[in-house]
Amino acid sequence: MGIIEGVPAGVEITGGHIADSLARRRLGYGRGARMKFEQDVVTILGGVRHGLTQGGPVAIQVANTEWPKWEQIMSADPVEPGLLADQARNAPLTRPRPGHADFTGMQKYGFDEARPVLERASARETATRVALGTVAAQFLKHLGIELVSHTVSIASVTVPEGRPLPVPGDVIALDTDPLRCFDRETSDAMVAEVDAAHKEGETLGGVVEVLAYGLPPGLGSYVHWDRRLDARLAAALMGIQAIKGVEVGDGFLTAARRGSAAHDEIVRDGDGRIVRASNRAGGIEGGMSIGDVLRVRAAMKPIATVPRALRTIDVSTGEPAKAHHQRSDVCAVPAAGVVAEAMVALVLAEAVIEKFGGDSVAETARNIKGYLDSIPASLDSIGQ
Ligand SMILES: Cc1cc2nc3c(=O)[nH]c(=O)nc-3n(C[C@H](O)[C@H](O)[C@H](O)COP(=O)(O)O)c2cc1C
Ligand SMILES: C=C(O[C@@H]1CC(C(=O)O)=C[C@@H](OP(=O)(O)O)[C@H]1O)C(=O)O
Repeated sequence: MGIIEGVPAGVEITGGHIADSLARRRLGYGRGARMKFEQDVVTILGGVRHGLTQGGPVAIQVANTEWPKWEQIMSADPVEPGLLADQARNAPLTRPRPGHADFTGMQKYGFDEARPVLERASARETATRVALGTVAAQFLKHLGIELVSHTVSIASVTVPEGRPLPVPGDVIALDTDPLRCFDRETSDAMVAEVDAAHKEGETLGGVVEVLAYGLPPGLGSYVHWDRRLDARLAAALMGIQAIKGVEVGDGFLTAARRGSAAHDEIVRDGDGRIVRASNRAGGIEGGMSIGDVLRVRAAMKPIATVPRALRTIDVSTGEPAKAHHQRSDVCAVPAAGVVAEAMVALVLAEAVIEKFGGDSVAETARNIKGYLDSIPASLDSIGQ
């Protein structure tokens, strides 16, 4: 269950929109068995009437068709252990997985097995983020802001430098690619990489990129460190399970460049408009959107539940053991891209509301137009 607060009235959203987004999150070559047999069931509990937001908080429930199998084991009310219908399912998980929350979660909360930790630490929770992110993305779409996410690398297989960036019109093609990769040849190599890892009992990570088109300049802040758009995006992306690094624009590559080759020069185009000669910064300078395409990347570590199980200690005996493994994704990078897109949508929607306000989406749109119209010709980089 998730609640999104602060959405203006008049945003078009239906259960169908949310179900479509959730279906995208389940896609991707390398996802485990669980994605096939369990289904997300969406109910909008409040805040929407006849397909339009009403200005109040929007509450969305994402139920799981597998829940009946877990109802006793994860029951809020006490259940007599002897009365559990499925004893095997309730077996204590005492061989914590390196790379997951299991071991430290047990230490922190005083559990003697990892079940309560892994159920809550699981990226299953990102289904709700995607549901809420869909509302944010619909709001942004009304304002001409559209997001695209794609896979840049799986392990060491990477889209070559200089390939064209996908645009909003490419989303359907991206969603039909097995790895959500925009480069056909690289995608084929990625499939082979996942197959090889699967065969060898390995798991893989990778890098995803989120692009946002149509942003006005000035979202975020150079005044408040915690309101910087880059800081907020980084926190939101790092908050996704297994994300270990975030880059804005050319990120770490920029650190290796000289200043004259690192920034985006301000020039006039053929029509006399003020534009940037490049977009190395990824559309953010001084903690603010600059009105160019926003480009952020997130690096995901390999899945922690490795079939070729890693060494651990069985906490029930104190003896060395192999970490527990039932099933897992070989690679969840394409799904992480969809989650990253949702997180970026939530951050951008919040930044738009912060700057432009509006109780209805029409009011927000008017406020944006008023702001853009007020930018003097000498500073006009958006062709008003
Ligand atoms: C979409 C998605 C799917 C994931 N699937 C799995 C999985 O099947 N098995 C697993 O061990 N970890 C999986 N993870 C990663 C774990 O949730 C993550 O490794 C764990 O939370 C520890 O990572 P952390 O140190 O970044 O929190 C997945 C993550 C995401 C974003
Ligand atoms: C259920 C989802 O992802 C799960 C995320 C996850 C993890 O450890 O994060 C582990 C796997 O679950 P299990 O260990 O029960 O097979 C994934 O299937 C989902 O994305 O809906």
